Amino acid sequence: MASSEEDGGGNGAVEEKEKGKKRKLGALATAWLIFYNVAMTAGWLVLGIAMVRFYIQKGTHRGLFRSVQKTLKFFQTFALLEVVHCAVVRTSVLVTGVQVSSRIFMVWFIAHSIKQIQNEESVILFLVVWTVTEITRYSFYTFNLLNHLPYFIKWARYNFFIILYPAGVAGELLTIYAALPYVKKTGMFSLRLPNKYNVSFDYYYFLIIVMFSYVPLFPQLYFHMLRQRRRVLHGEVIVEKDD
Ligand SMILES: CCCCCCCCCCCCC/C=C/C(=O)SCCNC(=O)CCNC(=O)[C@H](O)C(C)(C)COP(=O)(O)OP(=O)(O)OC[C@H]1O[C@@H](n2cnc3c(N)ncnc32)[C@H](O)[C@@H]1OP(=O)(O)O
Repeated sequence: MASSEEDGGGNGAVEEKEKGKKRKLGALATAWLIFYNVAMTAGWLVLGIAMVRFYIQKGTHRGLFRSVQKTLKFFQTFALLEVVHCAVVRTSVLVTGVQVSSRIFMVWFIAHSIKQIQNEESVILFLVVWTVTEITRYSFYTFNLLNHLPYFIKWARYNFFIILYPAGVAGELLTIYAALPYVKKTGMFSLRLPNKYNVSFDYYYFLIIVMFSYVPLFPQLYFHMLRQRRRVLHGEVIVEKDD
């Protein structure tokens, strides 16, 4: 995911180049992306409102995941389409793939599968962080496609992540860590020898490897976003070489 940067020759030139890129999207692709982004903004807004209402009514975070899980699972799984969108929008398939797969993994293979950890504060942490991130991100894409992007949404899209990304990762890692004892005790998703496939798999150690994989992968995602920030907010021309 290395990147190199060239001198862009001023913001005007960059803006012209960016407009040129946007015009290449066909009418059908634009219509689909507007629909998709509006639906995703609405979905995450519904999720956010449901979380706030739950907390106001119950005065506790216990049971919150359970009450919003259907909405979360639906909209987070729907985000798999973003990997397909890489074919039409100027976005990195590698970065998007890691981002989406880690979220799907957290939702289905951790939070959904290990009921005992659903009331952990760390689950609420990543839920809140994801929700704020996605409302901002999808509304950014929608207004951008409509060529009416309010500056504060652009600013929020490329500034909030500075705090939210590490906070979300902390929530995810703490949740996986909390899941480890249950995984070890139950042996879930594990395959022990001997078996007819002659293959063994230990989900407990797999989770430990996943946790360690954040160490090389997260900085790449974070620096990718910092480069995007410089490109969009400061008009720098950035050439990504990863895909
Ligand atoms: C099997 C187990 C696997 C486990 C793996 C473990 C390892 C995990 C390591 C790290 C895990 C991280 C976990 C993440 C947690 C969180 O999310 S915490 C919450 C905070 N998160 C964020 O802030 C996310 C920030 N990151 C991103 O947004 C991602 O990098 C991104 C989603 C992949 C987007 O990046 P990118 O596409 O490069 O940038 P953009 O600037 O948004 O888009 C570039 C251009 O593409 C256009 N575009 C993209 N999508 C759309 C769309 N849906 N509709 C319309 N247009 C779109 C966008 O407008 C840009 O176009 P231009 O304006 O013309 O440039």
